Amino acid sequence: MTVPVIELADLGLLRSTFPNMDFTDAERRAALVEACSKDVQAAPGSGKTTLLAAKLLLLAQKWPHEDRGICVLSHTNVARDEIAKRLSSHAIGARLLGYPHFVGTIHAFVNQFLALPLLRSDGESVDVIDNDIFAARARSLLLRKYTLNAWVKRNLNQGPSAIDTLRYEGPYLKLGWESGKLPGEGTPTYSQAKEIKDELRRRGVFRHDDMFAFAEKLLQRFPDMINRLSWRFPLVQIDEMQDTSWEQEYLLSRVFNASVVMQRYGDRNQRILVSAKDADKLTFPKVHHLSVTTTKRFPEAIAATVRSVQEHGEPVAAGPGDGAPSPVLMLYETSDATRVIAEFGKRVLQTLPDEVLSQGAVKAICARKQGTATGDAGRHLIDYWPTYAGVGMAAAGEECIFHLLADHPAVGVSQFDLHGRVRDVKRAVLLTLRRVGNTAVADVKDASRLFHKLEDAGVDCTPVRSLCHELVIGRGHTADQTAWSGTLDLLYSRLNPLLPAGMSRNEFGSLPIFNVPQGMPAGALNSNECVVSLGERTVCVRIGTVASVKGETHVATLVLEAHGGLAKCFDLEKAIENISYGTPIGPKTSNTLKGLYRNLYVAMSRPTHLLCLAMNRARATQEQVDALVAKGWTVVDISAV
Ligand SMILES: Nc1ncnc2c1ncn2[C@@H]1O[C@H](COP(=O)(O)OP(=O)(O)OP(=O)(O)O)[C@@H](O)[C@H]1O
Repeated sequence: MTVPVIELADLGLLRSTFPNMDFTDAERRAALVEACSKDVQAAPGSGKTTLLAAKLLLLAQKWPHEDRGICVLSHTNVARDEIAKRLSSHAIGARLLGYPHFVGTIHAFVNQFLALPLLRSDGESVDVIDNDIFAARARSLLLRKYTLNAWVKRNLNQGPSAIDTLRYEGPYLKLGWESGKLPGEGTPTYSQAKEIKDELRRRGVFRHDDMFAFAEKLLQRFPDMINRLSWRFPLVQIDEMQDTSWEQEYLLSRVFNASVVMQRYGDRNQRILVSAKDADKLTFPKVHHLSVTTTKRFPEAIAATVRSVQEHGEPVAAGPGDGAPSPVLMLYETSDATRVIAEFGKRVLQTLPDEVLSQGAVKAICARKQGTATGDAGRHLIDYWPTYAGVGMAAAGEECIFHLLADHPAVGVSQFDLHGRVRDVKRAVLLTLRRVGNTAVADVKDASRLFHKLEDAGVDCTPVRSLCHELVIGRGHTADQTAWSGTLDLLYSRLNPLLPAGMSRNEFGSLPIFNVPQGMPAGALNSNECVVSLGERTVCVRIGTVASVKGETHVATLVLEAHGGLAKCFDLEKAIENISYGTPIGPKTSNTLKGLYRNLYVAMSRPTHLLCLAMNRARATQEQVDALVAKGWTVVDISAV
């Protein structure tokens, strides 16, 4: 027996390990006992990660091998941490968190087992693997590539994104790009783009995609890797499968041979992070997949709305919660768009008691952060919240210490990746020391080797360690000008022995690496919140994009209308027709419009209690409004309030 078989009798263990969870329905049981390669298509809020963690626990109890393990892959660190948290709460489950098992993201797997071993054995070093940093540095190099730069200027609608997304493809590391377009191979323009890519490779700056190409190269050089990895991991479980790109899927299908049992969990209706390129090749979910159709998150009033923007598969079935408030449509005049979020906060306070509010976050979300669409307000988040701040970078693509040290948006909201926080803080310290020319770290690319290198150079690391500790566990380092200045004081004092002799606090603080990124004033992260009071009560509405709340559960969610650039229309303006009259998404709907529907599907399936939509009054007809009221919706015109 290579992979243990789970019997129905084994499921009893789950009652004690997951006391508040229910796995008694036929759909979840079928997924738990499935022993062959199989896909599980599951509704939003159905508890995919919980189901996977429960299955892993059952498998761990019967796992017979000491040197062969289960490979658990997710798409995001948040999902990985969630799985790890569930497993670590049980002694048997915790065994899966170490050798011979692997629990991590697909990227981490590819890096650890394929790409980085190849790069290291070829004597190449990796400084950073980050798409944004790559893009900024590529743009900065572009300025000195005159032919290419001139071409980009002439073809602005095709150029920059191709430069930003330059990547290696396939085992021969052919130059490609994720989006946009560049002239063909052999042209001077193409050659200069290749020079940028190769220069950044020399500096150790890569995109995540590149690691897949290096992985391909390894497989080509050592084809036996496939048998070795397939022997090491006879069972592969993949979470969040809908976010896996074709490149990733293709690589995984080649890394593991037919002897491996591969089970994949996801919801194809929530595919919003994957680029459209090669989307038609994706295979999830394969025929004869299992389904989990019941959500555990929201009641029928919300489920009906979610179903009306559902593209594929069996309709989402409602979960618990009778007597939930009816969904709300908020209409606004163009001039009142900036009042919408605060009005939503008031409605939340009027509708939900404190007992409910204490159970989770209240969020206002929009599919688009910003954009160039013309037309009446309601096009993107900035229309509703002009001070909305995204993440930033210093000039010339230099990584930005401000950004690395800013509070993670999940702090105080949901679980977040402490490992990632430690990595960011160490990186901030490494970049600072590099910027001031400290020779001990001149050739350190990977911040995890920071202390090691400093100790090798005879440095007493105690103050640096305590600095990192304070930065990791502290909060609000970038909250406002005073806090940011205090953070620079702390860096200056603790790193002082490692700074050039005589460097003043002023000189230190003026280094470009400490610049506050454009469009991100100190305090920016706090500006993504709208605090609303009504009488004695207060609620904090957190503001973000739909992509940023994927996987989250909220108490109340406001879905803000947005303009879909490529679809050339407003998302709610289209969907309101389906929601009011219950008409399904038409078979002739374009792929770009389907993308807008998927974003709405993710957005509308977040709340447990209150779902609210907001749209410009000019884009909803009276008939649609009447149909919603007839269905029991509450329609409020905030401009009349
Ligand atoms: N088996 C279960 N029994 C009872 N409650 C559950 C179960 N599984 C999950 N839940 C609860 O249902 C809610 C939704 O779960 P979760 O966020 O894990 O769903 P999901 O499938 O990951 O959703 P999404 O696809 O929307 O990200 C959570 O509050 C969770 O605690």
